Amino acid sequence: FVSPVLPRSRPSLRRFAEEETPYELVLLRHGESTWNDEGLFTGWYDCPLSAAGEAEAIESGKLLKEQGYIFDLAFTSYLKRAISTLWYCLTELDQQYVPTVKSWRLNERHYGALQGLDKKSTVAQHGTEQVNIWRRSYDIPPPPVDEDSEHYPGNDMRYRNVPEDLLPKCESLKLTEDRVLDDWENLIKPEIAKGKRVLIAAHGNSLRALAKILDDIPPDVIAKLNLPTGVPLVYELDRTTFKPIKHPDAIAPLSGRYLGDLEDVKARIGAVVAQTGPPVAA
Ligand SMILES: O=C(O)[C@@H](CO)OP(=O)(O)O
Repeated sequence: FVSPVLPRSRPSLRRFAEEETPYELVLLRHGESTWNDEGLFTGWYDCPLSAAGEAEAIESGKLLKEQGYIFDLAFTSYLKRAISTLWYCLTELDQQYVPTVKSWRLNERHYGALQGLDKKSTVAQHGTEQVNIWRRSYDIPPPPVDEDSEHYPGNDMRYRNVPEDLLPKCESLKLTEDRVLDDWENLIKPEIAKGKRVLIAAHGNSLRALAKILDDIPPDVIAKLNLPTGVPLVYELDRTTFKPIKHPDAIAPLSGRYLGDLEDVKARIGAVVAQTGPPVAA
């Protein structure tokens, strides 16, 4: 029997052994979901990954593996597209053992009465400007969902232990940020401060909210930020202030860098924007 030897030559292990080096945090938006593929407003609806999304999730694990990433702790939401993405990614990394915390506060932004509607038909009915306000304005929520709707989290037993006054009927990015901030301050940051290497697999808007918190992005700028599906976004954080250290390859307004081919990343960002309109260059 040969006991497993830690690959001490891996750069990420070396970096973390040195006290003065920044903390590293990896954010991962889930791969394409079936509702992303069908162009439907999703929010808290629990659709699975599409076949393309599964491939993106596996690819994210490959990219992290190539660069020697090792994680001590992972966080994800209560929604299977993020949970499965994390699983595919950790499987590819051969790190399925990594303890994982699931939190409803990392869920996608609740899209209220828009959940399940076709994005392009909604544009045809309400106009691009109104739909852009619902999609990307900072503090204007979409219309609320009725309490008798299947989309009301109070009717979903997975949230039975969450106090009902915390369950949303719709959320702006600002409301999403409030709950993500709660997890960031109380669950995630304290673990990073202990030296744990953390991976967070979550959603387009919950991760936009986290990027806003980390990079202190103003409301008018965050409105233009779209995150690609299934691409690891690596942040380096100052050990004392937790402020991100801008990477030379970062795409503004983010300080973190995407792993992988930047042209492909930009194409995926463009695809997110194009969900409610003609194709747009990122
Ligand atoms: O439908 C959704 O829940 C989100 C993420 O897929 O879409 P959007 O990019 O429109 O905020």
